[in-house]
Amino acid sequence: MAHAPAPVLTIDGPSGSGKGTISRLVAEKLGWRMLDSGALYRAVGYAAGAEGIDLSDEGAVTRCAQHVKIRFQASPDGGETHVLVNGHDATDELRTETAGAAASAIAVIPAVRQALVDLQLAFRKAPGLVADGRDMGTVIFPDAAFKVFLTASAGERAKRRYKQLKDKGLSVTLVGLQREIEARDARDASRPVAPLKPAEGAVVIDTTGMPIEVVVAKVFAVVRP
Ligand SMILES: Nc1ncnc2c1ncn2[C@@H]1O[C@H](COP(=O)(O)OP(=O)(O)OP(=O)(O)O)[C@@H](O)[C@H]1O
Ligand SMILES: Nc1ccn([C@H]2C[C@H](O)[C@@H](COP(=O)(O)O)O2)c(=O)n1
Repeated sequence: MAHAPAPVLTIDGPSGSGKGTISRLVAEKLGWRMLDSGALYRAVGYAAGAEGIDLSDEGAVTRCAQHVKIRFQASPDGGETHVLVNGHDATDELRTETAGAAASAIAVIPAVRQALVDLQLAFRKAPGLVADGRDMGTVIFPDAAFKVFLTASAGERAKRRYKQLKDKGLSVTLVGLQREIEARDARDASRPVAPLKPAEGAVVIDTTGMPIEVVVAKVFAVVRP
């Protein structure tokens, strides 16, 4: 007898809306796996840069996406998941705004997106999957039973990112971060293929001024009302 596919909760939204944070906490509560699809695009951008590829060279970036080896490694102490790119632990490099901008730039290339599809689908396993990204509910898991779109004002998202990066000891400015976030959102939302937008039927949650635990409760309630 054929098994029903594992249930999926998709969480899409712009940069800094809290997708990663909320996905991790909700996945823990549900006991489900998690897919950070942005890390895949960041890994491709990073690998291409490391190979000296010009990010506007669509053919070369696509070949890189088709061959790059990306591995997620859970931390033994339950901390941050590490991302290995072609065997190199690139976790820290991938979290930078530069890596985010590179990911956004190569993510407009349809063949790059295609190269990452099977990798993402393979994360769908019992007992369930929480998938975070830009096109989880619209393109990768259109049949997901549960769909959420997280958002927040650009000002609030810039403040969150500023605090996050300052806590890591990085030198950033609030104005610069807000400019970068707005530029990335504009590119992600305006590309012709798999643009950032709420999936049909997604529960849209504006998290501006909303504490993390309240967002977690709202998203959890989408799956377990
Ligand atoms: N509701 C919230 N209130 C305050 N801070 C939040 C909230 N949600 C997330 N944060 C903080 O904002 C920062 C960015 O969150 P997170 O990385 O989860 O966003 P994201 O949408 O996954 O971003 P990206 O798409 O760029 O990876 C983190 O430091 C996180 O702790
Ligand atoms: N499903 C996805 C996930 C990510 N991207 C692109 C666009 C983002 O700006 C960039 C980095 O993502 P983040 O790690 O900030 O979530 O990667 C995409 O096109 N589709």
